[in-house]
Amino acid sequence: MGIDAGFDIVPKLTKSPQDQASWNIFLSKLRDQYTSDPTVEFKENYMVWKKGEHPMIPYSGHKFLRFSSKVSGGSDDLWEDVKVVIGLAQEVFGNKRVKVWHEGAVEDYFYKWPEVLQSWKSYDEPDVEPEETNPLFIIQNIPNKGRGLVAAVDIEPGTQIIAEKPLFTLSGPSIEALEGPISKILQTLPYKKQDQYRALHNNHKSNNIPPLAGIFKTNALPCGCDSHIGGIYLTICLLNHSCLPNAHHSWNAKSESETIYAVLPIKAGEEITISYTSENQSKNRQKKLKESFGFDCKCSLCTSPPRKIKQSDRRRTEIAALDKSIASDGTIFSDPLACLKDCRRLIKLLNEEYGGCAPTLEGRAYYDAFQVCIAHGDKARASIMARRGYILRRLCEGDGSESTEELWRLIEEPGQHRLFGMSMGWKSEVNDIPLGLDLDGAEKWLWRCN
Ligand SMILES: C[S@@+](CC[C@H](N)C(=O)[O-])C[C@H]1O[C@@H](n2cnc3c(N)ncnc32)[C@H](O)[C@@H]1O
Repeated sequence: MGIDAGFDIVPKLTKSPQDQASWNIFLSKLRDQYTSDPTVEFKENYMVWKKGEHPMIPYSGHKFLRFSSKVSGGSDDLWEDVKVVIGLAQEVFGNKRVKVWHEGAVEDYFYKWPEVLQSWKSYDEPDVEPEETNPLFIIQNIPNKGRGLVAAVDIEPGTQIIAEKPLFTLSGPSIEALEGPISKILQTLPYKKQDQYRALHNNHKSNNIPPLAGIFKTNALPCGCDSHIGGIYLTICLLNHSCLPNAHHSWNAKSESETIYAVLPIKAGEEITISYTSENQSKNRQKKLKESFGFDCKCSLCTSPPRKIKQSDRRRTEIAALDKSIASDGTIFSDPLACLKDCRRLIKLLNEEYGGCAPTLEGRAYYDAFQVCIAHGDKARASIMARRGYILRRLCEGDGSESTEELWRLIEEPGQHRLFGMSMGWKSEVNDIPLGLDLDGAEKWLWRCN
């Protein structure tokens, strides 16, 4: 006999980068606390207290439901340990999510015992995703670039080349501070994955950055545009850079994976590339790539004749200026026709510069044009602009991304946008589209060029 006590985490942790990152911080605090405690053993997949009822903490947070033990009836000292673990869990997950319970008190546990016992059983099973081979590419050495991905077949624009879950995700106050947490995370992974992580490129060997953190800095991709959490991918991190990339990478929050889509036709045997930087001037780009990734870019743009590089720089300067100015200074209301003209010019420049491979920038220009139209009540043109933006987004992110879903909604119901009705000077309904226009006439109507 005796009294059980412990805590449940509610809701259950998922495999999301946020939950994984928090769980890794919790594990790291536990390691700091118990590394030199002989009563706590670090097994392959979980840590276990060798007293009381041998409570365990798994290295995979999504398996966890409960930490508990008998805390009276012979094992009183374990209550102290349970309290320490509860305190650390509360520091990371907060008091609300960490449901503390004690059979001697009113507060009861949350999960039913059969599901808890099932979860404890699963701690022993290693958390390994099955290895997959992808028929679209092979990994091979690329002259002067290290490893890279090369198309194994012809790939059409809009094809999803890979969707990969992170090996782990992490964030921290500084890159140096990540060395310890990464080392602890690696200890929780199978040896093969640890080796694969250590074999990723480290561009910071000669700096003062410790080795594991250097690898992280060289390879981590943000889990979302504005996210401070970086994710490591054993395949996607092998993609090399081009200033004229043929593929696009983005984080898909729903599937919690990083996706790569082809944005240009890629021939079998051709290298698949993404862009590492948004710098537009060739000199700044080169400088950024050298400083952050330690290489002199030798992509098709950087190795073209100076005249072509100058022309590209001029175009990219104008693209950046238009992208920044459109709809940012009130002209959307004071001079909407000028705004539409700028959007059209921006789209033309993007097509010239990238040959149809800048879907995110072009999609943004169509979204700006959408906003100009809907701010003046013109649902017909707004719907078409949203449709064009949607097609571009879908090309580089697929159907399931947040932005494609949002654009899809706006095609059907442009009036749902927050800017709708600020003015009704261009009022129209979605179906108010003139019939019988040729292509040129339809474009002129769309951009109000008459
Ligand atoms: C994220 S890793 C890409 C995979 C890497 N090639 C490897 O073997 O692990 C980034 C590193 O790849 C190399 N790299 C990527 N793009 C390159 C390019 N366009 N030219 C030369 N080296 C490149 C650089 O060494 C860079 O620091």
